[in-house]
Amino acid sequence: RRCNLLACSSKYVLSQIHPMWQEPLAIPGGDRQSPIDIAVRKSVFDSELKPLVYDYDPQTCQQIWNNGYSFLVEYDDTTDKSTLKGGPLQDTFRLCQFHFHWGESNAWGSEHTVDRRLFPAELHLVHWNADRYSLFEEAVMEDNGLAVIGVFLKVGKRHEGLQKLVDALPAIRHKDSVVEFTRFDPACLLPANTDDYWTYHGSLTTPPLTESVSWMVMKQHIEVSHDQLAVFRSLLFTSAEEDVQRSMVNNFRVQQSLCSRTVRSSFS
Ligand SMILES: NS(=O)(=O)/N=C1/NCCS1
Ligand SMILES: [Zn+2]
Repeated sequence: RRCNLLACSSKYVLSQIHPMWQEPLAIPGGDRQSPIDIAVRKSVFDSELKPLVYDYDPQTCQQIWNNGYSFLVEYDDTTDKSTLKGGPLQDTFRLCQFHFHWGESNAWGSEHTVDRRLFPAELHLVHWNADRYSLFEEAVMEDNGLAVIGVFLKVGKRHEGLQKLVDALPAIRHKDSVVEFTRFDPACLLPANTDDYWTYHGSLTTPPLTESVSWMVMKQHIEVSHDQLAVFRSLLFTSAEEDVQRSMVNNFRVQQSLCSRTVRSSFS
């Protein structure tokens, strides 16, 4: 464990490399865990894969909160107003939330990698299968229950659409803090090209780690500024009451074995 004591106001803020939670040694029978490295030359082009069809209503955006792992922007998923279909999906999936994973430096932070290439951060847009299930909590337990879009972030020009979200982060610095957050269109965080992606069957990368996810990882990344990413790192894993505050950084899971899985690509 490397602990750098960073003096920060009256409390010490610890920046330390540590697993975000005590990982179970292995998920019983876990042969489709996430995240993974995407070995491009081993992926298989599938001409049957269709373009993703997303239709998000910004009016369904409700709140932004710090859950102690990341910060989540949550959407009203009681109707089919914000949906994802197409791609490898057979059903219509409802957007319930999006969140990010990032590092303490720009050298790492993403959960997935492409030919072992790390990105400074990764966005996850989480959807559940509303054709087959009534609630996210139900779908999360089923092997065709969830669909998560992964988008890599690179440091470059400022992302204008992200700034509204960045400006809300100081209000949710501590774990379990929540503020109202409305009229945010998550489509603004998708890359221009959403037709090119890799897809595979995997799991959630934070508890409950269930093997219920159809992953679609975008080939094209988005760009955010160094300063915008620095605000992500100003968040804390810890609640306001705790004596020792820990910076919310390195909130990514260690990579998992591909086992017998094949990653398919929607592009050749
Ligand atoms: N990072 S992730 O999206 O795979 N994990 C999750 N756990 C609970 C809802 S989303
Ligand atoms: Zn995630």
